[in-house]
Amino acid sequence: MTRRKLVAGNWKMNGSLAALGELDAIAAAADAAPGVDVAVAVPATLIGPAAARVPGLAIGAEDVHERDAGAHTGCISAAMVAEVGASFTIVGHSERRADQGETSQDAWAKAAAAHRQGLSVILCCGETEAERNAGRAERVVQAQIEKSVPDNADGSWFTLAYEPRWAIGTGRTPTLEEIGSIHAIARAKLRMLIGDAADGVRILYGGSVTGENAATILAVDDVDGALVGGASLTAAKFVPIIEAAAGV
Ligand SMILES: O=C[C@H](O)COP(=O)(O)O
Repeated sequence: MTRRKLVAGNWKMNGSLAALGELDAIAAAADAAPGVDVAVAVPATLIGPAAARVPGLAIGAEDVHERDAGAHTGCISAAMVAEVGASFTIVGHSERRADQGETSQDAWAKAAAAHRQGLSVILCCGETEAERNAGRAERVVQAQIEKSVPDNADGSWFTLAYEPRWAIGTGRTPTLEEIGSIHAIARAKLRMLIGDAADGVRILYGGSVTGENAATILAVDDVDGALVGGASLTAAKFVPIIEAAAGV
C-alpha cells in the first residue's frame, strides 16, 4: 500500500508569538510539496495564533489530557485544543514519559480521548540507550505498541512515531538497517493488533532528523515520514526536510 509521507514538527517548549513567522515559509513549502503532508505541533499557547496565521497548515498539540473535562488543574483537553484550531496531537512522547512519568497506558487513554474529539494522533514509542545496548529495543517497542495502540486505530487518524530516546536532540541516529528493522517489527506488531488496517498506518522516524540525513532515512522501507524536533523550529532547517520527503 502507498502511504503519503508525513513530515511533522514538534516545537516542544520552544517558540513564541514572534516565532510564528517561521510558519509562513513552512506553509509555503508544504504548498509546494502536494505529495507530502506537513504538520507542526506547537506549545498550547501558540495553537490558536498558529492556526489562524497559516490556515492551510496542520497545527497540532504536543499533548492532551486523557479526560474530556473536569477538575485537572493545569491540564488541557483534546476538545480545548481542537476548539482553537488543532487538527492533531502528539501523545506518549518520550519527554513526557521521562518528565511526567507517563506510561504506555496513559498514551493509550490520551489517543482515545483525542480521537473522541476528532483529532488525529501521533503516538510515540522508542527504547532508551540502555535498552538498546541490552539487546531489548525490539521487545521494548513491541510492548509499548501493544499497550498504547487503540483497537480502532487506522491510518485515517492514527500515526505511530518510532523515536529512540538516545537519538533525540543528540545528533546521533540509528543505522538505516536498525531503523528499517524496528519499523518492520512495529508494522508486524500493528498487524497483529489491528489487522489489515496496519497497512494504512504511517510509521514516522524521529530523532536528530535534519535536512542532511532526511532523504536517506525517508527512503528506508516502512519509514513513512519524520517527527522532527530541533530542526522544525526554523523554516531554514525544516523546509529542506519537507523537500527531501517530496523527492523520495
Ligand atoms: O518530537 C521530536 C523528537 O523528539 C525528535 O527531536 P529532535 O529532532 O530534536 O531529535
